[in-house]
Amino acid sequence: MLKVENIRKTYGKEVVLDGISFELPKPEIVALVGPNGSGKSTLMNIITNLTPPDNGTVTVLGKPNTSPSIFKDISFMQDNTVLYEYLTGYDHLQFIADVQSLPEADILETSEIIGNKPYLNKKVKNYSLGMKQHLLLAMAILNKPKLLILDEPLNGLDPTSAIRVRNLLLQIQERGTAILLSSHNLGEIDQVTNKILFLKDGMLIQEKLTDIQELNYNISVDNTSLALSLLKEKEIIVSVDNDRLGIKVQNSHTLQRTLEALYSGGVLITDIEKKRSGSEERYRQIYEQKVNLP
Ligand SMILES: Nc1ncnc2c1ncn2[C@@H]1O[C@H](COP(=O)(O)OP(=O)(O)OP(=O)(O)O)[C@@H](O)[C@H]1O
Repeated sequence: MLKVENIRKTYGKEVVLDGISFELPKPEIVALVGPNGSGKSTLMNIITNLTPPDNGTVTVLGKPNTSPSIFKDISFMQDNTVLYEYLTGYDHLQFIADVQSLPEADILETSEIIGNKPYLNKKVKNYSLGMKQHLLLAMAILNKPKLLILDEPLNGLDPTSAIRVRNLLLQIQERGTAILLSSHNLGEIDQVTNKILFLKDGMLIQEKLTDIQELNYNISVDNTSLALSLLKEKEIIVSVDNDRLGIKVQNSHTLQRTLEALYSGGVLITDIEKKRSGSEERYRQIYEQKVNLP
């Protein structure tokens, strides 16, 4: 659905992207992650043919990304600077519907899904950050694209809206759309995908975090040896680190069984700590380097 080959981009002497290659072979969600200024937006702009690369090619649905015929199959949600302050949300959607010959019914259906119908006739200058995000997302999915590129889709959304958007992305993907999204919210990323492209020094580190759905807990107890024998009896796999029990659980049922076994065996639980999610842990390994101060 998307093939990016050997993309290089420089701004003056700055090498922003240095030979980026990756593929989205099927409808799936892939996250693009990296610190501020690492080149995420630049790469998305190149994929969607808004910025020319110095080198390399992008193929969308088997055709070069410069081909006019892919126009209806690809959408790009950019940041809110692309919105016109003095137009309404409806005006923005109607413009896209007109250009792509989409029926008006699609505007209403999309707004229903996104939940921005109540303020569709307000001018964008009166929108909150979250309202602008909703409009941008509605604009991006209006044409039911096969490839959806989203730059920070969850930025500025309250928790309820973020959950709604997350579920929406999963539904869109299930219906056959490949999604490439950038986000700084690693917790949110973990909820929608375990495939992550980390951008570092202009290059990609591609990861499929297999244990992403797995939660790790550290449990502190008053009697470690008793706890270990109780859990062994129940065949619950557990490790010990600094007198704390470390357990990996695939679902809340394992955690409940663990706590029940400890409680009914008379072990006092003094602390439960949920450890970091997979992508957050990996992010720290990749980007956080020790700084030696003089
Ligand atoms: N038009 C431009 N002219 C000059 N430099 C640019 C241009 N666009 C981007 N850059 C530079 O390219 C680098 C990557 O910027 P980019 O916006 O792609 O990063 P980003 O990962 O999307 O950052 P953020 O997470 O802050 O949105 C930055 O150093 C930026 O200054």
